[in-house]
Amino acid sequence: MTFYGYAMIQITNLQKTFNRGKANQVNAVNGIDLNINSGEFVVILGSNGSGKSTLLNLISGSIIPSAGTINIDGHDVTKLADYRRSKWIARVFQNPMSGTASELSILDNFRLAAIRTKTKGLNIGVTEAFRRNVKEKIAMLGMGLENKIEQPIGTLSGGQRQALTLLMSVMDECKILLLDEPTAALDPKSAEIVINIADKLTTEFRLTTILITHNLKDAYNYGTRVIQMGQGQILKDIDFEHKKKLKQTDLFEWFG
Ligand SMILES: Nc1ncnc2c1ncn2[C@@H]1O[C@H](COP(=O)(O)OP(=O)(O)OP(=O)(O)O)[C@@H](O)[C@H]1O
Repeated sequence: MTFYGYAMIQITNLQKTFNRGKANQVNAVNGIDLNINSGEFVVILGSNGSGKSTLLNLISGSIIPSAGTINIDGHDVTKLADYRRSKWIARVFQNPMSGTASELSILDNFRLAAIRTKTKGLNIGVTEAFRRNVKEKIAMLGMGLENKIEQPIGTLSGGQRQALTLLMSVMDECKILLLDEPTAALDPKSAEIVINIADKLTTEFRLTTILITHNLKDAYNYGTRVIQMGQGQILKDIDFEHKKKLKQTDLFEWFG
């Protein structure tokens, strides 16, 4: 495992059991040790029910572990409520419609996102500087959307909307980007664009990114590290040097 003494995310013996003591008890995350450095783009693969989303939920704080510890940027966040660790974490889900308000313009959606994440006051987002900053960031996507910032976001395609959601989520100096199947609802071309943007944002802002996907091609083409989960545990953890030597068929064989 790649670990240089300090990691953005340090996870030790993490466990999450649902319905403990009942007939339907599930050890969804079952003793995970994992260190992820700044700038790493980790792709997590694993069959249905292998604990991938539960792991992301534990990192984001939307659920609290049964045992083990989670450190983010040197802080023990194991029992910290999600809203108290949200300054470090941006999260994007599968549904491109979640996280944005359809009837509001692109610009107003960015304003809302800024208000949600900043504590400085409600005047944020009304300045010309804010508008310019949003336009510049949107231009980075290379989709021409910087000329449509007054357009209701609901009029955009799922792919365009998901690209903007990604961008919005990292506008406010977050350090960790959690992506739970962000392209599952998109056509292949839009999916490719969105994943490419996630990759660019990770490099540009030196984020620590974790992507859950069922798409083996994406796992092969993107990411600096690939992890396979099974039954709540890490079955394989391949670092960049070894990942470069993998063939796409190797990933298929993991699920053979
Ligand atoms: N809130 C919950 N209550 C009870 N069981 C849960 C809960 N959340 C998840 N589980 C169970 O924990 C196990 C792991 O689920 P999880 O959603 O983490 O898997 P996953 O790898 O993300 O699956 P998928 O690829 O299907 O999204 C599953 O057996 C699931 O049914």
